[in-house]
Amino acid sequence: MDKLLIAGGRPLAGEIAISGAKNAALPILCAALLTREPVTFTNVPRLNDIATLFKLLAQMGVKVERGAGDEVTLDASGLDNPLAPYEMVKTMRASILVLGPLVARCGEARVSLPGGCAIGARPVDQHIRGLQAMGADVRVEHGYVQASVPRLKGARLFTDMVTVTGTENLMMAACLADGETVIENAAREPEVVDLANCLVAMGAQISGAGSDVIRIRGVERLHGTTHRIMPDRIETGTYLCAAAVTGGEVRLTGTSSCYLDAVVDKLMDAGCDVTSEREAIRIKAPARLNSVSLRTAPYPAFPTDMQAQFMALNCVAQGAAMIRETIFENRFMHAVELQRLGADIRIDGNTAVVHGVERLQGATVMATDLRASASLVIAGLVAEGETTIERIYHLDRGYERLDDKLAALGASVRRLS
Ligand SMILES: CC(=O)N[C@H]1[C@@H](OP(=O)(O)OP(=O)(O)OC[C@H]2O[C@@H](n3ccc(=O)[nH]c3=O)[C@H](O)[C@@H]2O)O[C@H](CO)[C@@H](O)[C@@H]1O
Ligand SMILES: C=C(OP(=O)(O)O)C(=O)O
Repeated sequence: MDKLLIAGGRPLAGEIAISGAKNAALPILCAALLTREPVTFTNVPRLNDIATLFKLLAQMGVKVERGAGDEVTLDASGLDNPLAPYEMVKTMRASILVLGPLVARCGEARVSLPGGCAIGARPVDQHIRGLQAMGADVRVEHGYVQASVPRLKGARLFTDMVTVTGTENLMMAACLADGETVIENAAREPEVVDLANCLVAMGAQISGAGSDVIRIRGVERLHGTTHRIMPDRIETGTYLCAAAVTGGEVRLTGTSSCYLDAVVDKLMDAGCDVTSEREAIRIKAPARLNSVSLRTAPYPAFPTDMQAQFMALNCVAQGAAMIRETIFENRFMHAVELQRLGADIRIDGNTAVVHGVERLQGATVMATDLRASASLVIAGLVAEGETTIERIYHLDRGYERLDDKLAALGASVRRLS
């Protein structure tokens, strides 16, 4: 199993390009299921999650063609097997995103429950309830969500909590439904907006994406288009934290601070100088950061996907910080591993109190989930001596060429196979 070896203590410097967003690409690639015409996507990140999704789509009868560079064309004209088997779904929760498009296009779907994961139980009851409200017969049997309906009907949907993939699944399903669907309490994440933009380019009638009420007027069919995936705001935020913690100076291209206000504000509170350009962000960090408290919440508030990275940052900052996680019930797994590096963290329920220490010390640690792994990388970059991070397959799910990008910024990072 691959490991990452990091020799800490080098300030990051230089420029790297940010990849397309995993969390936008996953739903947007699933949108290709909604049409018989080929859809071409650019800025598609080369990630294990994306490769898993391609395998899943291919076994349904979708033709997947990798073009030059970051371009991919999906042709779902031969879609004949609306099934997502457990073996392909178990490593990636986002595979539930095929459910809405399959029911809408084929009138039936059999999708394995994605299962619990390290950060929480993550049920999909809201996805199911939404489809039922649109007239589908949906049952969970033998670990599979089984859905059928001659044609979905537009409905007024209200989710119990803000759910990102829930909003995306229901929005995709509603595109081919009979009549108007209104999703209230919708997620406002930029990835939802990117998906809506792609669907509109495919002929869907959607308004309100980016607000908490999305209206979709169903159409008979969608058509092909070309869509560029938005930049990955979480990858961007992760490299900003890595630069910040090492006292570095870095420019990130192909991205924008407009998706990252809450994160940039916290970095400025920590003492960093962050400058926004049209399609780039520059950060210059002080020798030592100030600690920053935060509370995660749905967009536009501070993202849960950046909580672990900020915990790492607070481990070596001046002062104490309080971190409250309000989205997932088990998203502090990185704290124990950070403690192995010498961090002073106390956890009480969904709150972590971090007292900054002068220095962390390299050790062997274990990655437990995607962003937890990123926090260990950040801590390793600033720890004295060598840090070995095991189980980095989590990182490969969501960070394109992380080791190469860090090396390009001057970090000492080696992958051991
Ligand atoms: C592929 C993707 O885009 N993943 C992101 C997406 O995950 P994902 O869409 O899975 O997260 P949700 O927004 O759905 O989850 C929010 C909360 O609602 C709960 N919930 C959700 C749906 C449901 O049917 N029932 C239910 O109880 C979840 O357990 C969680 O506690 O948004 C999360 C929150 O910003 C991010 O951390 C993930 O990176
Ligand atoms: C939790 C995440 O992803 P997923 O929903 O794909 O597990 C993430 O991107 O941090």
